[in-house]
Amino acid sequence: MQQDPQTQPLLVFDLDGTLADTAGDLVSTLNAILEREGLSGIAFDEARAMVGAGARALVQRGLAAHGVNASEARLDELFAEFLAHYEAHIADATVLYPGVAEALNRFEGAGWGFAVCTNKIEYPSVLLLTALGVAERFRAICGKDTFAVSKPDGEALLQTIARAGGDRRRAIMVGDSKTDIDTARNANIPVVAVDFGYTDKPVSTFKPDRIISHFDELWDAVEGLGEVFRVA
Ligand SMILES: O=C(O)COP(=O)(O)O
Ligand SMILES: [Mg+2]
Repeated sequence: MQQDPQTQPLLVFDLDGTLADTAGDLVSTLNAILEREGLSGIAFDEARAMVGAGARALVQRGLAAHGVNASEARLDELFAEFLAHYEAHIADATVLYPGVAEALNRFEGAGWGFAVCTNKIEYPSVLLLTALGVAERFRAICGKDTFAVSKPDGEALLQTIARAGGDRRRAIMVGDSKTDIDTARNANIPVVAVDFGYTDKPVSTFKPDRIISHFDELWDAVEGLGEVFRVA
């Protein structure tokens, strides 16, 4: 039987480093932009840790690694170039993390709904999830430019939950970074962290409610969060 969306529990996922391993395409794009600026590319592991605050911040961090401080206007131009390049290479190397589809199936079967709350811009987020064949599974896909505020502001998460027709008392955030954990805390929403994403410090440092190393651990982690989230 179809559950009332107001009472349907909701999993709200971060995108980069949580649902999808996007670092390859993000870092290739960053390096293409840096090379156009006459700068050398940044090593993958160093650049990967710069992901998390959105593409504009990624460009800014990439330039800063070379000691370059671009003006806001120049940064806007480079950000536009970044998006054009990235959108043309949205899923060259990007894949869903192992177990994502199976986890969505299991939770969906137990009556859960899904949403995405990312600091990626909304358009490339939808483009990517479409390319990966899962866009339709999310009741809302909200990015850095969707609302007036973005993560780590808790309102970004609460507005995502509202847009998905969810209830803040029946929602859980799943993310890979300090930004996601701070966002969930700011919104007073429980948070499960994945430990395979993009963060310069181990996620345990930021004390999420649960940590998982594979999506097949998500069910038990959510069950462990308490009666209100009991999944079956
Ligand atoms: O693209 C980024 O920098 C961050 O994106 P995320 O919020 O999905 O991790
Ligand atoms: Mg992330």
